[in-house]
Amino acid sequence: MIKVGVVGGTGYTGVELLRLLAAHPQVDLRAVTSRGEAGRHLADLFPNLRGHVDLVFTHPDESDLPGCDLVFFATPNGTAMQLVPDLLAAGVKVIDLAADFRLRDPAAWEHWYGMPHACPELLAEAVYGLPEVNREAVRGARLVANPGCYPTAVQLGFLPLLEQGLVEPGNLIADTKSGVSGAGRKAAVGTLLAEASENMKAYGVAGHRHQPEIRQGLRAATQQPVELTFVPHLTPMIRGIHATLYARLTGAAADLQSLFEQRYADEPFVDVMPLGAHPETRSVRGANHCRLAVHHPRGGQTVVVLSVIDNLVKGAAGQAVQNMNLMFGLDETTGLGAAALLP
Ligand SMILES: NC(=O)C1=CN([C@@H]2O[C@H](COP(=O)(O)OP(=O)(O)OC[C@H]3O[C@@H](n4cnc5c(N)ncnc54)[C@H](OP(=O)(O)O)[C@@H]3O)[C@@H](O)[C@H]2O)C=CC1
Ligand SMILES: CC(=O)N[C@@H](CCC(=O)OP(=O)(O)O)C(=O)O
Repeated sequence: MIKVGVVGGTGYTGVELLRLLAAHPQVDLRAVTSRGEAGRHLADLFPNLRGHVDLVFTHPDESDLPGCDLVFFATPNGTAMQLVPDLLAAGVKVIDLAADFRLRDPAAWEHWYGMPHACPELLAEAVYGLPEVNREAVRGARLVANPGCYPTAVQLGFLPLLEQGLVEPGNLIADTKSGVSGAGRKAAVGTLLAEASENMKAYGVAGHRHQPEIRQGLRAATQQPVELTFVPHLTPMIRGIHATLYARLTGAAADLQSLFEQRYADEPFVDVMPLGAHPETRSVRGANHCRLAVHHPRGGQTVVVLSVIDNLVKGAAGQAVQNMNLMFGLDETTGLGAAALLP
């Protein structure tokens, strides 16, 4: 059994992680932290966990995190980097659901996240946990940077085209929509029911922190400079990301459907939909799947890829469990077999 701790167990990704870990046959959940709820029983706060998790929230300073084999951080950006060096020194493996270890360049981190990095020496070692790209490196990692939600949906959609050099890397567009849980559980005016329901808006058009993360991943795939216009939108749903991706073909169109099917043929969590499909966010709700469809409208120069994930699952907690399975030599799909919730 893997002794597991979770820092930040009261946030949306933390609670989703607890739901998945509670059902995982190889996990012994030892510690779940919250500063605000320390001393309260998990099931009192989250009745969905009644009968599944028999633990009390503890303060991070008083939790036996060094006694765990693996600690997940489901905390705001800039939290994990303060604690990770000591945990690694104690022999604990770490998966960070936040962005602390995603960008390889500490100057880029400081620019986009507005604070100096606390342990830049660990950035080169951290493995970017997108298993569809870095599976072997994740297996051997002691520190995994779990990708962001938008970056997961966008990279999985663009990768087959860029890896084969079929589209112009300098001319990519990602038009993305997120459910409100993507903004976290903290109180904020923009996520009030009266603000977010019956409404839709773009945000971060001038520059969103997921843009450099996506560019970093796509540049590694194509070995060429990447130009990406990335526009996120807030939509009136709770969970889900829908990414509509546009790319310009460099030459005559190949068989794009076969390309996508072959690229992801052995991937347990990437589903290439039949030709002409329009994947829906509800088809991945609660599941660790990314569903993709590739379109080539009217045989023109533009390829359109549709990519959907659940931001809290393949975009966060599910992908983190997938990475844990790899790091501990388990079948990658262990504990992640559930189909999506409909409707
Ligand atoms: N929501 C999403 O769809 C996704 C989120 N992420 C990332 O995952 C991380 C968590 O997101 P989310 O669950 O939405 O966040 P929330 O704001 O919902 O939850 C944050 C959690 O962290 C704890 N926390 C806050 N500050 C600290 C601190 N200084 N030290 C220890 N614990 C702290 C909070 O509990 P308490 O304050 O009581 O300690 C709470 O449990 C973020 O970095 C986010 O960017 C990644 C992918 C998708
Ligand atoms: C709807 C919404 O607000 N979404 C968040 C993205 C959540 C996420 O994955 O962000 P991290 O990189 O911090 O992990 C945002 O745009 O800031």
